[in-house]
Amino acid sequence: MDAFIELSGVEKVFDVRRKTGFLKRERHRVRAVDSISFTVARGEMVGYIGPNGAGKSTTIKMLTGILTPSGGRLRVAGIDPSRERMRLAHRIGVVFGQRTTLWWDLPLIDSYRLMHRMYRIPDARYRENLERLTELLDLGALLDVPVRQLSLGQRMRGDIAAALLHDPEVLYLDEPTIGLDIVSKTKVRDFLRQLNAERATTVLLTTHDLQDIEQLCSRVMVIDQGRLVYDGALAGLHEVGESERTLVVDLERELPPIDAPPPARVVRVEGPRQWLAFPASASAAELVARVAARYPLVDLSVREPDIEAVIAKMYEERAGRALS
Ligand SMILES: Nc1ncnc2c1ncn2[C@@H]1O[C@H](COP(=O)(O)OP(=O)(O)OP(=O)(O)O)[C@@H](O)[C@H]1O
Repeated sequence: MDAFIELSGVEKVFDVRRKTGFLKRERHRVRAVDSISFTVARGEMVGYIGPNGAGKSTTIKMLTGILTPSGGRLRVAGIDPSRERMRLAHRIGVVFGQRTTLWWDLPLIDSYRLMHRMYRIPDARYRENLERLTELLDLGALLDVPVRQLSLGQRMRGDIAAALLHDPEVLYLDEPTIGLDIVSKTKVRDFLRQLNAERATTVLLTTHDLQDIEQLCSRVMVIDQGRLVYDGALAGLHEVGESERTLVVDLERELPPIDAPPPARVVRVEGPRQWLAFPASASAAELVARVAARYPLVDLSVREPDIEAVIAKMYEERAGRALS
């Protein structure tokens, strides 16, 4: 296996000063990343998930060279990011869903022209990449629009193109679908899948949306309180966490709780709307068919468990096992 990203016992400790009185400050240490080790092969697409404050952004910042690890060994494409940040910059792309790297007041194309020069992208390659990304990300009508006038989904597609103009071998995506509607989410996910399949771009994806992971990543790593607590397939995470999905059903009228086949069960009823929990690893189609055959349905939807819930379940399960 060609390890493209390698972390061995990587740590990041922040010294934080906290105000404890009028003139008193107390120093304490935050271990944001606590002895993390993993490797990612070239061409892999990996989800990197965890609750708020788990240490995801700190890891990504160390991988890009913005932050220097307090300990351990870290290499991306054989490069030590914090020592050779500029050399590495030509080989990586970064997209932060909550922040744009584009120039707010300029038309999209002007940001791309600036990046062309900043990254010293050869002219022919720039033109070719711009053309391909414009087509794949459907940016044709947007190139002359100032970034501040773009919708969130349009801006995100613009940001993804910007991160890929210089043909990076690895792409770090931090919440790339946050706040997007379902159509925009689908466009972004389709594009990432195609990018990975055609160019073998290595992708590390941070998200709170489990569907991003489900649709894109064969492997998921879970970080909590700075430690890697799971590394494997998403299905395995559902099993470890015994997580549940929810089928939300709108009936024609108020009815007693639906008689669902166990382990599915009604967990909430509000007027004609009912919520049924069922194991995330089970098929929704079967449950939907059973309910539809016996009840007058108006509408239904399936809700995925959120990452916090999956991780919480994972801990309950572990604690239960430790006690038994
Ligand atoms: N520059 C900093 N100085 C001090 N503490 C920091 C700094 N950056 C992060 N931390 C702390 O390190 C921990 C990990 O933060 P980090 O931003 O990596 O989490 P995260 O998993 O990305 O969270 P979120 O999902 O909320 O973005 C938190 O306790 C945070 O407060």
